[in-house]
Amino acid sequence: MKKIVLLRHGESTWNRENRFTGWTDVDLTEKGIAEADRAGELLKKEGFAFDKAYTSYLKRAVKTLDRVLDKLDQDWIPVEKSWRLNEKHYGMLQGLNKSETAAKYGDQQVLVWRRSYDIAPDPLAEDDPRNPRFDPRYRLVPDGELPRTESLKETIERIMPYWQCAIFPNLKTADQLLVVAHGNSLRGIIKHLKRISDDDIVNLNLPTAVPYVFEFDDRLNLTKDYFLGDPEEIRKLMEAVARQGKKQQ
Ligand SMILES: O=C(O)[C@H](O)COP(=O)(O)O
Repeated sequence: MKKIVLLRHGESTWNRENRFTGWTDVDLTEKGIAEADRAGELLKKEGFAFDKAYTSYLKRAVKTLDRVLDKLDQDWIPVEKSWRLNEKHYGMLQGLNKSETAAKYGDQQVLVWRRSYDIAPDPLAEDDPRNPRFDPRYRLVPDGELPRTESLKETIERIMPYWQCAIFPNLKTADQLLVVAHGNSLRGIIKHLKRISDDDIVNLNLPTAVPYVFEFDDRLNLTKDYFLGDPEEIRKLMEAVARQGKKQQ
C-alpha cells in the first residue's frame, strides 16, 4: 500500500502571536519544535519509512521536517524544497493580528479572507519591501508567477504543477512520501485529493504538526485518509485554529 503523509509545520512565532504569516519567514517556537518532535515520534511508532520528503522555502516547514527526520533516524532521505509549497500569500494582511483584524472588519470578513475559496486579501504594493520580487530566494521564479496576495484557488493553481509533475508521480515507484508544508497550502492539496467542494473547504482547519495520512491502492486511487493521534484532541486543536480568526469576547 502506498502512503503520502501531509504535515503542517509546528507552532511558529507568529502563530503564537496570532498574526497572519503567509510568505513571512518566521521561525518555530520552543513549543513548535516540541510539536515537530512529537510528530516524528508518532510516525516512528507507526513504523513509517519515507522514500522522499518535500517542503517549502519557509524555515518553519524546513525545520519541522528536519526534526521529524531526526526522530525517525531518516535524515539521509532525499529532500526537495519548492517555493510552490509555500503558504498561501496573505497580501496586506501579513503581520496583522487575526483577532484585532476581526474586531476591525468583523469575524465574517476575516473568515472570507482566511477560508473562502476564491477571495484574496488586498495585494502588497509593487514597491513594498515584503514583495517576493525583492527576495533573492525567488530570483529564479519568473516575476509573473510570484504572488502579491492569493486566494486558496490561486494557491492551488501554483501548487498543482509541482504536485502533478514532481510529487504524486513518484508514488509509482516510492511507497511512502512526506510533505511538510503549511495550513493553507496543505488545505489546497487535501481539497484536490478528497475532491472537497469550494463551499465545504471553508470548514477545514489544520492543526500544527499533526500527521495526516493518505493511503492509495496500486493504481494510485485514494482509499483512506486519517490523522495520527487522539481524535478528540485533534478536534479541539482544529476548533482552536478556527477561533484564531474571531474577535476576542
Ligand atoms: O499564514 C498564516 O497565518 C498561517 O500559516 C495560517 O493561517 P490561517 O489559519 O489564518 O489561514
